[in-house]
Amino acid sequence: MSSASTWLDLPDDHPFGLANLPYGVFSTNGTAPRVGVRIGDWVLDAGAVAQIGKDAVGVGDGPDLAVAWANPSLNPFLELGHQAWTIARDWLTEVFSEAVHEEAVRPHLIPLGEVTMHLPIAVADYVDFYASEHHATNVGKIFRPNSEPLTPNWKHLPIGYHGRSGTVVVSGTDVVRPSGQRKAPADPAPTFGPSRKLDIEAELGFVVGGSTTLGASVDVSLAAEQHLFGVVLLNDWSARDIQAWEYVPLGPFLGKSFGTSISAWVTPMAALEAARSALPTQDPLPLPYLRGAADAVFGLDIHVEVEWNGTVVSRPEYRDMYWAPAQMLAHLTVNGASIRSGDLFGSGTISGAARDSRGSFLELSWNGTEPVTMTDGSERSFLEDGDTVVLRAWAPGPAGSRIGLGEVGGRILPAR
Ligand SMILES: O=C(O)/C=C/C(=O)CC(=O)CC(=O)O
Ligand SMILES: [Ca+2]
Ligand SMILES: [Mg+2]
Repeated sequence: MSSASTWLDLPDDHPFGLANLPYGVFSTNGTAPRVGVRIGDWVLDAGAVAQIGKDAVGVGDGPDLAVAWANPSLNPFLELGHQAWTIARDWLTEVFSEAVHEEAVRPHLIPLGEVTMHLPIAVADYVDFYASEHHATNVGKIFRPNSEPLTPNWKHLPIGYHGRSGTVVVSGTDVVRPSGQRKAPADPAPTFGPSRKLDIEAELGFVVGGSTTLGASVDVSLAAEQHLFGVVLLNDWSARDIQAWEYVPLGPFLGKSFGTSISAWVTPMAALEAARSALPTQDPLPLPYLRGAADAVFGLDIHVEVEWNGTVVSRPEYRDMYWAPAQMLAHLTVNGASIRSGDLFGSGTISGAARDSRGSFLELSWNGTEPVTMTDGSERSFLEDGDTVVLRAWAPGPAGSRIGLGEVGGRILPAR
């Protein structure tokens, strides 16, 4: 369904038009958080409309969306599975397209400015990958100057680690500067204190729906169609001084677990069909369990923008990523690890070849040796207390339209 017009007064080129319809969890002064769908600068109380409209607006015998959407997270809706997601999207498209529904639906549209947005999913397991060749190469050069930048496994498997799901927060949540052990190579011993190299990582987060049983794997050719529900913008805040000292040999730990921010709106994969892109050539060819046809193993043409205290300092391009989301999910389950609705995996930092497309300040400032110049002339390498970072993104939609991915923002508070 790609009917471009709606009875709502909405310009055709609105980034939150009929072709987008992202899901989130909202409340209005004191009411219970529940699922909402964004259209234009409105939020539809989706469950309320599904309830009154069970017959009138035609959701009839399908999945009980009214019940699923009455919850304070998207998880019950995710658990209904990919066929229900399609039914829901077709139904929402009809509700907003056909003038006959206007009278029933309009009372359940709330201006965006009047809602509080909440974390959209109860995050089950959180995994973070490392899928950008440019990022991995840059970090390798900075952290391991005497080794090959890409480790020997990098082009054979999407490297990842399990993160801390309980500290994933919604856009707008302040982040307290973490304290921990810091030791630069030249320091004789570690010291304890607030991180002096607090950083960001601009990533996409993939929201997983449906579940598998222990021992089963998700086939790479079915991963996107059956289990990738949608996409959030994700900022994997990273304390580089803590990380550089602690990560050998088990990987990131306290340098990243203090907080990860995601956007309030989850863009359905169905809204990103026009944004699918070919992957860069994978050479060497990955093992068979990571191979699939182009309609299953694809990249995404998503344009990201990193704004630091009001200055846009970088514009990473997601289509530059080496590994496909379907390959990441297939790899994450190839050992028989099960998945659950509400699982979240990060793509890894999105960095391109050019300096102004790097997705972390570690890379942009080359570990503090090449500071970034802000529009007011000041220089920055890492985050200072009170700094604000906002990631934004958009993707091409049908017929020249744009799909807005919303934003994820956060401000740094001083260490406790
Ligand atoms: O190469 C390393 O030792 C560490 C790299 C990271 O910090 C990156 C990480 O979190 C994965 C990513 O965002 O690409
Ligand atoms: Ca990361
Ligand atoms: Mg983090």
